[in-house]
Amino acid sequence: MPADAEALKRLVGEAAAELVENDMVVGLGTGSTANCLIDSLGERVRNGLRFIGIPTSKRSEERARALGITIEGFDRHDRIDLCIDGADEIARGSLHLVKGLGGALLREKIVAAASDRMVVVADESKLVDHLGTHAPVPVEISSFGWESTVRQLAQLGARPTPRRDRDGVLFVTDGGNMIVDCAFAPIEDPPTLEASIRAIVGVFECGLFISRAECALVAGPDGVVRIDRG
Ligand SMILES: O=C[C@H](O)[C@H](O)[C@H](O)COP(=O)(O)O
Repeated sequence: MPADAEALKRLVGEAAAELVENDMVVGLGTGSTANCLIDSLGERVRNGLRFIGIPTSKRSEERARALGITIEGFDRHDRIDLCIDGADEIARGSLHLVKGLGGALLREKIVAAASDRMVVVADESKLVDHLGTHAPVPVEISSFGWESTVRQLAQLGARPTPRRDRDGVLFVTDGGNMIVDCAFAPIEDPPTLEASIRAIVGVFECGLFISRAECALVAGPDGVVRIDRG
């Protein structure tokens, strides 16, 4: 079995692509693992699969379109049958997630919320006992008044860092907003923290995904394991 990270992502992308059936409406995630899923779906489309993709970012949309996947939007669809997306951390048991290191968390959460089922795909390095162990919680905020919003995030106990590119320019999301990466000590109560972050005026969404994933497909040296929410 492949052990390097890229091979594991391809493996889990292939496994997740098998969940898609003809005529489904499918939320397409963002990130390197979701890219492997999209590539595998492109292969299946070449072999005759028909489905509609609703992407969670401009880059996933471009990748999917280039592979011949049909892309539509919420103007055509009220509900999504299945959303498949990556994660930065997956809590064992609860399957609460941290997402958004790729900057797509707001669109990802909108798509997840509109989906009947969410399946998260990852390699085993993303499994943790407590969220916040390795990854900060990305928070998408308004660029107007961002300094005030950042101060309020710090009052929740975070060490907030506005995300910038290599040249020091503030990162801009697909929706034209900012991201603040909020490092917390391991998070004891993710649902309460999510509610507290979302209550701050100026915050659009945070990268904590609470009880949204029905199951995780996790790739390791022994293959892909399905973990259901406990
Ligand atoms: O904004 C990005 C997304 O939440 C990604 O799904 C997440 O960062 C995982 O990305 P990757 O599969 O590249 O580790």
